[in-house]
Amino acid sequence: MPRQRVAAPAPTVTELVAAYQPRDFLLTSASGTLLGSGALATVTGIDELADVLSRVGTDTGQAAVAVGALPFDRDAPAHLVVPETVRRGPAPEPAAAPAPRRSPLPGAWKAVPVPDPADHATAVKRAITLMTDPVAPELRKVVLARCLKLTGTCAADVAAVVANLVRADPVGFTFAADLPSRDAAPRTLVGASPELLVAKHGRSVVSHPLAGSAPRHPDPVQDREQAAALLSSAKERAEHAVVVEAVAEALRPYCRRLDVPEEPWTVTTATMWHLATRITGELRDPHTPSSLLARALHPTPAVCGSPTDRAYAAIAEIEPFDRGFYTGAVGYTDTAGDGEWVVTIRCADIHGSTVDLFAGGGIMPDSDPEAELAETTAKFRTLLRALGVDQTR
Ligand SMILES: C=C(O[C@H]1C=CC=C(C(=O)O)[C@@H]1O)C(=O)O
Repeated sequence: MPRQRVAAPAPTVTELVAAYQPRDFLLTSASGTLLGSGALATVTGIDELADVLSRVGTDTGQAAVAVGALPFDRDAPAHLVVPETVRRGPAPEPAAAPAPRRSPLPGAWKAVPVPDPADHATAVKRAITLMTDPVAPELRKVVLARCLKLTGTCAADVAAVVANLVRADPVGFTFAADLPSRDAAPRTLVGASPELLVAKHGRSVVSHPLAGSAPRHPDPVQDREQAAALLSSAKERAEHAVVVEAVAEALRPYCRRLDVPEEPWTVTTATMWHLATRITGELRDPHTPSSLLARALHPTPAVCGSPTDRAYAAIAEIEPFDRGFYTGAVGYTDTAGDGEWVVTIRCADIHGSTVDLFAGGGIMPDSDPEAELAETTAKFRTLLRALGVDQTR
């Protein structure tokens, strides 16, 4: 039986972040930090993963862990790894955050938005036309994204991006997941997501979907006004409700109890406000793997739309790029099925000197195309700041 090494826990998150190297897997969350290195096995599907993981032991007798990334397209291959070594540590705390490393993308770089910002506004109008079509009225919501392609003169320093993200948003889920690469250079999905797709421990299951957004304001009074306006906006609440409904529906068959709060609340990142609902439940079967729950939930209308198939088709028609692992999920699961999966938003796909940033937003029939464009611009800031890059649109 292959053996996974369980290293002694790190005393601080700073130590684990400093130990991170390209090709490793790192995830920080309020429940702790996990670093996985090396690969005992790599698979492309969740069923295959359960099979492989069941044959792995650890040198300490603890449950073995698998980590990895699921793409947006449910039919595309996932990238799931049973690491050789796993090391855990505490959750990030603001005071314990690693010191900033300022220049992950040094020298000159060029930025190409895909599509052009004006064309994103046109894409939003197209989605609204589809949603208001009297002949096919069933499409309720579509999430449309855009990509910002940065090219530098030398390879981006992924470890520095990770350290900067943890520092900027210690309460978020900072992640770095190795992806299949076209050449010898590592390819990494790096981000700081505010959205928990699913966490499962024993019988307990939690999902914390987000939808409905407003940018942060530097002035504290105006910042609070932004949050209050978000919480009282009928359009944003309707956009949020579609997601809560779908998450509850997907979890219900697995649960003997499910609590779905009636009212959303607001959560913040360093750059955005969001409407959020914390859904909690008790599983019928405590051995249900967290990866299976992630697959059952994905893609929620926070990243795709509703109904899923119609929204997926609209995205395929309108978006001029392949999302890859953006709006998928990253996370881990262990042999007991316990684990955590976060939605891969506020992230970049980094491959050598190429950095593809992604940002999207939920489009409703009453969306304003210019406001939707501005929302994606604000969402890019999480990664742009971590990269030390100044780009306004
Ligand atoms: C698709 C993204 O955000 C989703 C998550 C939170 C709020 C969202 C919104 O308000 O549109 C999106 O549904 C993204 O950041 O790229």
